[in-house]
Amino acid sequence: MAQATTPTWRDISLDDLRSVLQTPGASDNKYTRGVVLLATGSQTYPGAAVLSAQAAGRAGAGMIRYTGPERVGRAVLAARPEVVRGLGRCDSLVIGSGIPDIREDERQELMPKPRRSAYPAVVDAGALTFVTPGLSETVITPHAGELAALFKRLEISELSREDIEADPAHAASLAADALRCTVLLKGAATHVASADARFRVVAPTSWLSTAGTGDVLAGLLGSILAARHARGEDANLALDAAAAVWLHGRAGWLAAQRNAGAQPPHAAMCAPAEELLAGPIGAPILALDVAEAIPTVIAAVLAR
Ligand SMILES: NC(=O)C1=CN([C@@H]2O[C@H](COP(=O)(O)OP(=O)(O)OC[C@H]3O[C@@H](n4cnc5c(N)ncnc54)[C@H](O)[C@@H]3O)[C@@H](O)[C@H]2O)[C@@H](O)CC1
Ligand SMILES: Nc1ncnc2c1ncn2[C@@H]1O[C@H](COP(=O)(O)OP(=O)(O)O)[C@@H](O)[C@H]1O
Repeated sequence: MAQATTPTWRDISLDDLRSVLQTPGASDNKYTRGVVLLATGSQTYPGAAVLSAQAAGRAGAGMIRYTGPERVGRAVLAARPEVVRGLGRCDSLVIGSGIPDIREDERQELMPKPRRSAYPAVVDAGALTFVTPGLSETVITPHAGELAALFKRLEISELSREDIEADPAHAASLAADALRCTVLLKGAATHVASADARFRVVAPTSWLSTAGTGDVLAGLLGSILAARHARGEDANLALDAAAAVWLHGRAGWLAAQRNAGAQPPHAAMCAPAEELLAGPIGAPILALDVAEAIPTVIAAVLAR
């Protein structure tokens, strides 16, 4: 029997990104563009729901649904009146961002199951405490601290947060193999690993290391997954996850440049990360600045 080969790490290309991001056409409507269901935010962290909704919307979702506590739902609607409250037809689920203990919000029944799900899911933050091996159509999005806790709970490995930060490629591969789902391990270089793909995406700015940018990434990824699902295409979770990380990094870079008073041209946004890291430093950003910069980065990728 042929031995399965381990995929090699690679960066995502502009051609990859253009295959992920599709321009809407005359026959599109809000449903064909993809509906994202957000089960994010809690009484403790209502802001995470707002951030994930802003990002999902700015990344081009046809519609965003929100399910969660009344007070959080009101905050989401105040920021994004386009959002629809309650459950309904959807093409992706984002769950866990801003929910330290998901039981607090009794939304664990939404968690993907170890069977073929009807739509893909982004499992973040508090929802990681419910992850078990074999979740279908799932991208988990831990940082090193959360992955260490997950390894310990499931007795996969004794790697500490520091061990994971020292060798994130190994940790992401180990997690993807043991959990049989797509793993997006966040950091200055984010590693995406699945059964048949490996992507390493370097952030072009470290101003991204600020509270809430992970919630923005979760919403952005939910939008990309929903679009592919709504188009009726087979899932390509690792590619979509790597595309979301790339767009998120560039949106952070663009926001940092804007906050420094610069208006970089489209072409600059597509330069290699190493070039951007060596260029103008930029200025501090907030998570919402990252969400607001997403459309311009998408325009830069799609520019003819
Ligand atoms: N505005 C909001 O509502 C925000 C809500 N947030 C939510 O706050 C909750 C707790 O988030 P945290 O993960 O910060 O939890 P903690 O601050 O409790 O951190 C948990 C552990 O992970 C470590 N850690 C935190 N961030 C790390 C990183 N990027 N890389 C490696 N290790 C890291 C910490 O040192 C700690 O040991 C989550 O549900 C999250 O979604 C945050 O996203 C911040 C913004
Ligand atoms: N030093 C860094 N340089 C570049 N990007 C970073 C750095 N630290 C964190 N990030 C990125 O910022 C985001 C932080 O997400 P996360 O840790 O979930 O924070 P939060 O829970 O506050 O949203 C991730 O996308 C991560 O890749």
